[in-house]
Amino acid sequence: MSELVSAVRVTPVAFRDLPLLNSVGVHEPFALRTVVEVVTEGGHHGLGETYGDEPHLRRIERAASALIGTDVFDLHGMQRRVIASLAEDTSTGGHGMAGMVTTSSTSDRVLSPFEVAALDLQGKITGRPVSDLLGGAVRDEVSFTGYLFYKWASHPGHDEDEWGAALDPDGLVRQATKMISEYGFSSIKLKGGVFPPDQEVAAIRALRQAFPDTPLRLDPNAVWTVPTSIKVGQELEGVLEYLEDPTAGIPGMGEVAREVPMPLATNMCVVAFDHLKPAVQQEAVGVVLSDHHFWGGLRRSQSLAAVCDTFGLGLSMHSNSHLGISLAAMVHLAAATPNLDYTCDTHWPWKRPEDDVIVPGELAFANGAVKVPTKPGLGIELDRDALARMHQQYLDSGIRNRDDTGYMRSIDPAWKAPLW
Ligand SMILES: O=C([O-])C(=O)C[C@H](O)[C@@H](O)C(=O)[O-]
Repeated sequence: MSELVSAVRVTPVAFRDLPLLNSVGVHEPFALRTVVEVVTEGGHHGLGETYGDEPHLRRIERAASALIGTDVFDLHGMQRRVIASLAEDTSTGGHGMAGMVTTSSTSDRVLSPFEVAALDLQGKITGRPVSDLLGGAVRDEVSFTGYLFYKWASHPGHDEDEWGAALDPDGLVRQATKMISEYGFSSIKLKGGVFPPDQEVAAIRALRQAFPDTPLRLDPNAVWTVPTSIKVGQELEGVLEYLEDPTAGIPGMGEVAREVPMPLATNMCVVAFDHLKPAVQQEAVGVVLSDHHFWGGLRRSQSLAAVCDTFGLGLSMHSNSHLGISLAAMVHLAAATPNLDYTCDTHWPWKRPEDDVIVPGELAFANGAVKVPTKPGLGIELDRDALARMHQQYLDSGIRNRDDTGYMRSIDPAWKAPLW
C-alpha cells in the first residue's frame, strides 16, 4: 500500500499574543505560526504546525514542493527530500529561540511539520491514532505545567486582556491562582531572566508559600553568569524540582550542575543530537526538554527519549506559543513516551480559545491534563474558515517580514535584560 503526496498547502497564520516578558523583550501583539496540510492522491489530508518567521517559512515552502510524489509511509524518503531541498539554501536566520547558544538542526526544524502531517495521514489511512503509530499510549492523558510569565497589564498594540499585570511576587501568585483554578495544573514554571535574580528568588518563594505542594521550576533563559546561577541554585535548595537553563552553554551548565542540589534542565544548550555527547560527558544537564518542532518530529523525539533513558537523563517537554495542531502532536508524543518524567510545558492558556485553526472541543484541559485523542491520526479537524481568518490576520499584522523567532522580539528596543 502506498499513498502518494499530491499537494502540500503551506499557510502562515497569526494569533493575538499578550505582553508577556522574557529575557529578550516583550511578546509581540501577534504570534506567528505556519500550518502545513499534506494532501494525498487518495484524498486524505494530514496536518502539521511549525514556526512562522519568514526565513523558516521560505524553507518550508521549498521542502513542500520537494515532497510531491512521496509515499506518506516513507518517512526516511521524506527526510531525504527535505534535506535535499535545503542543499541550495543559503539563507540565514529563522527560528532559533533568542539566547540559544547552540542552534538546532535546520533540516530537523523543516522536517518536523511534514513528519507530523505524514503520521496524521498514516493514522487516518490505517484507522489508528498517532500514539499507536508511535508504539502505543502508555497513559490516556498527558499532564501539563502552569507556565507563568512576568507580564505587563497592557502595552501599545496589544488587546486588553483579563490577566492583568504580574511584575512582582503578589502578581505572579495571582496569575498562578487564576491559571490553576481555570486549568487545574499541578506544577508551575516561571519564565524568569527578566528581573534581577534576587527578585525572581523572592517570586519563587512566594509561589512556594502559596502552593506548598506544587512542583516549581524557574527558567531565566541562560541570562545568568555561572556564579549567579550557583548562588540561586543553592538558595533554592529543596524548592525547585529543576532549574532550567540558568546559564549559557554546556561547559557553564556543567560548572553550575556540580555545585547546585537540583537537576539542571535545558532546551537551549542541548537542542540537537550532536549536543548530547558533550552534555553527557560534562554532566551538564539532568533533564532535557524535548520539542518535536526542533528535534525533527515525533519519531526523532522518541529517539531523543531513548538516548535520555540510556544515559539516565530526565525528560520533559518544551513549548513556544502554539496552536491546537501542535498541542495534539505533543499529546500523542507524550502519551507514547514511557520515560517522560515531568509534566510538559504549554503556552496554551495564553491563547484565546477562538484563536485556533482546529475545530474546538477536541483538546480540552481538565485537572491540568489533556486526554489523548483516540480518533484516527492526530484526532483533530481543520477549521478552514478559521484558517482563512487567521491567515488574513497574518497578512494584516505587519510583523511578518522579519528574520527572528517570529513572536518574541522586543517591541521596545530599550528592553534587554543584562547578564546577571
Ligand atoms: O526556554 C523556554 O522555555 C522558551 O524558550 C519558551 C518560550 O520561548 C518563552 O521564553 C517565551 O514564549 O517567551
